[in-house]
Amino acid sequence: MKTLHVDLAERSYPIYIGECLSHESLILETLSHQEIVIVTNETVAPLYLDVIKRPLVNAGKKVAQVILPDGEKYKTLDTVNKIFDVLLAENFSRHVALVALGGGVIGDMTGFAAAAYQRGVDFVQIPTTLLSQVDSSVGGKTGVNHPLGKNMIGAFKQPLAVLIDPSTLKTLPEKEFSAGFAEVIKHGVIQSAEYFEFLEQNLSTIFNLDLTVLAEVIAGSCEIKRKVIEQDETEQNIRAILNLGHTFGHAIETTMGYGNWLHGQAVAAGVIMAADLSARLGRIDSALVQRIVALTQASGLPVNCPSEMTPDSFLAAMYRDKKVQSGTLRLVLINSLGSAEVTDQFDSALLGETLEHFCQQAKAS
Ligand SMILES: NC(=O)c1ccc[n+]([C@@H]2O[C@H](COP(=O)([O-])OP(=O)(O)OC[C@H]3O[C@@H](n4cnc5c(N)ncnc54)[C@H](O)[C@@H]3O)[C@@H](O)[C@H]2O)c1
Ligand SMILES: O=C(O)C(=O)C[C@@H](O)[C@H](O)[C@H](O)COP(=O)(O)O
Ligand SMILES: [Zn+2]
Repeated sequence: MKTLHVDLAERSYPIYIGECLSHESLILETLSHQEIVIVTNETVAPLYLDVIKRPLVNAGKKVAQVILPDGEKYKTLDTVNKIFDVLLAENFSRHVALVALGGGVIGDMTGFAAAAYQRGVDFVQIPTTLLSQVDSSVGGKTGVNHPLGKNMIGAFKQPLAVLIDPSTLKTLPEKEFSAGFAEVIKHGVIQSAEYFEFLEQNLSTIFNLDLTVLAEVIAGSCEIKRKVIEQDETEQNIRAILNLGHTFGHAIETTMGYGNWLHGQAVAAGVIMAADLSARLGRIDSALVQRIVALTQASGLPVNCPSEMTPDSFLAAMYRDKKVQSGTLRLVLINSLGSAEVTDQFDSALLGETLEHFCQQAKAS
């Protein structure tokens, strides 16, 4: 078992990476609460609910479960309300701990419910997708989508602990594994050339689900994210680099309708668009863009936007991005492999060229 520590003063917490699901004493130590509500969905429940619930019930705790519908289109206030319905109907107090068992959609909604129920209760993340293990379970961003924008309603709420069991990835569909890998590539691009090279060199072992190398990838990404959020928990500045590709990606997800493009797929295309713009601005050379494209393609991810997108549909959604300040668009751009920054210092005509290029290319292909 590998343990990382996220140091955020009184909101600090451990990230355990290893055989967490079969580690009953770890589950019981982490969830020392007398009242527990496990939130999951209809796909994950038959796979992993019992293994978490059984030791808690056997220990004599009051345990309830909320099984939500599966999908990004259900990441809404209405769905979060279903968690509140159970908490209230079954009289759970402010000493309850919520457990997010599932991917990023479950984690984001459960964390938001934990931030709001009786003005804040504990929650523990047990992420079961690659994306949630390398990214969404760490850092405390929680929330839901609005028809006009991704994650527009939410709160910062750090978990009490994150329990990552890489063996859960054995049941994950390959398309979802690839989607999670988009955030892994992003971590290399923004913070570590060495990590990016490790991914290039070990790609087939990673996609063969070798558990040792998967644990290394998960630890590598969590470590990169940990270092960023310890400097800037609520995204006042540096944390925005974790948003590389997301201004484009969220525009794709919102415009296409939530769930039609997976978050990770949209981020993959968005990172390539951000790289293209960075090259047009002279920040990086085209060889680096090609290197990122090659790793993204080899990971089964899109390197183009959907053919339905237009420069205008991109811009309409991009101007609603959370990084916009006083009507000014701010984007994460790449300076070199392993270095990125958020800035409003770019020629908007070159952004227009990037958008035109990708929209035309998508229509032609
Ligand atoms: N809070 C953050 O910092 C953060 C970071 C990145 C992404 N996100 C959010 O995370 C969401 C995407 O998360 P995701 O990619 O995990 O998608 P997801 O939660 O929809 O899960 C993907 C699919 O895999 C299924 N699944 C989960 N675990 C499984 C398993 N072990 N075996 C088989 N099937 C399994 C799910 O039921 C779902 O159908 C988006 O809403 C995105 O905005 C949040
Ligand atoms: O943790 C962060 O900070 C991130 O930006 C990670 C992203 O991968 C994630 O998709 C996040 O939810 C996006 O945040 P948002 O503030 O743009 O909604
Ligand atoms: Zn993301």
